Amino acid sequence: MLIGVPKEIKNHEYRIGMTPAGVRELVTAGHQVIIERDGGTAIGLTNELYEAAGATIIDTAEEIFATAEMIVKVKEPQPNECKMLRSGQLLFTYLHLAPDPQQTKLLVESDAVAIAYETVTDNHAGLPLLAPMSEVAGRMAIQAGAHSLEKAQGGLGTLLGGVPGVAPAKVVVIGGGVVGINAARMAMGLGADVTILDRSLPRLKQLDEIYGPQLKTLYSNVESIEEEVVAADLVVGAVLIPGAAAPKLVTRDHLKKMKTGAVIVDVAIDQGGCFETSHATTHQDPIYIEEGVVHYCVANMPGGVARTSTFALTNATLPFILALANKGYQKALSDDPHLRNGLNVHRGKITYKAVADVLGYEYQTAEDAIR
Ligand SMILES: NC(=O)C1=CN([C@@H]2O[C@H](COP(=O)(O)OP(=O)(O)OC[C@H]3O[C@@H](n4cnc5c(N)ncnc54)[C@H](O)[C@@H]3O)[C@@H](O)[C@H]2O)C=CC1
Ligand SMILES: CC(=O)C(=O)O
Ligand SMILES: [Mg+2]
Repeated sequence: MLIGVPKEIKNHEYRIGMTPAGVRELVTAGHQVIIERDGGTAIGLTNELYEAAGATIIDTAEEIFATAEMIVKVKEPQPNECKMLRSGQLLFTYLHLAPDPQQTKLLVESDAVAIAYETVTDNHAGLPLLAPMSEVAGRMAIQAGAHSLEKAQGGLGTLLGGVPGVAPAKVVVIGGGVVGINAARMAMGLGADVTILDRSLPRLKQLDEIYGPQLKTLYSNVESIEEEVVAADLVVGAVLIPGAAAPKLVTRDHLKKMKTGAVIVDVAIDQGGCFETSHATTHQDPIYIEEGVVHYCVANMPGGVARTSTFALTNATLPFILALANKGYQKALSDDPHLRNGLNVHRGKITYKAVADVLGYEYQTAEDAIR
């Protein structure tokens, strides 16, 4: 198969969909890989390294989209990338369609086959292609939150860990999945007072068993969220209903009751965000203030540590890329129900129910689509 990897074009996005090691695996398996010139240069993955691994360097994204059978990316295709997709072409990347009607429409119109990293599943009720970036974003959420708490950013002027004689900051994490636990771990490591909320009792039990009394766990409901958020210095939004738009758990009214200078980091922003007042921001301009509360809502946080993130992401994606290349998408999806759960758009039809429901499209099952 001819596999094409364009350079990412989202704001300050320096990740790339494949490393030279990935190229080598695919070439060894008999495939051809084309990489856009300087696609990985910003993180030290030079054109020379890709060529040495067996890739061909191509000057423009246009040439890659015009020839490759499968496009492998990191971020959701931007409008001009959607327009370059061809009928029947395979796209494997993050999509986050539920909060993005424009991208969804363009993908439907493209007649391409789009598999989303974030809805591929595994045997342990996990999301193996989201998890590595959730680990990164969860850990970064505390760095970003700590920085935003500084006065120069509009924050309270509070040090997360406090100092002897001064209490630490109160960190509240809503959602105890992969983002949530990584955020909690970092915040506990810095000495903050950390509470995590989830609506899964088994998950809360597991977190309690792992972290003991240093981590407070709370069942998530309207009341506990309100009480915790109002008292918090830093709130991290980390909930997910796979494939669906994030529930708006924290309202503008809650914000009015929060401390002026408190900070929210809405990691769930890529699924639309779990704070009513969130809107997506960029690494270039990551924060804004509403109701006196500093909002950090970068939708591609891992792009900020693009080198770590590229290796973490591609470790997870490569086995699936190999399966798609070796078998073709129809057989690969038919053999592997977990990869099939990644199919969001197939030749003009929406094949992920939560996306079809929220955006008002007719739904076709992935099984029917590939039959
Ligand atoms: N902004 C960014 O750059 C990035 C964003 N993300 C996003 O972060 C979000 C979280 O991802 P993961 O941690 O991997 O998901 P996950 O599935 O591991 O965890 C989500 C957790 O939310 C909980 N939850 C659902 N509804 C809840 C409610 N009403 N109250 C409390 N908890 C609730 C679930 O029980 C689950 O434990 C996703 O939207 C993901 O796309 C992930 C990576 C990067
Ligand atoms: C998961 C995601 O949206 C990201 O890594 O940018
Ligand atoms: Mg994102």
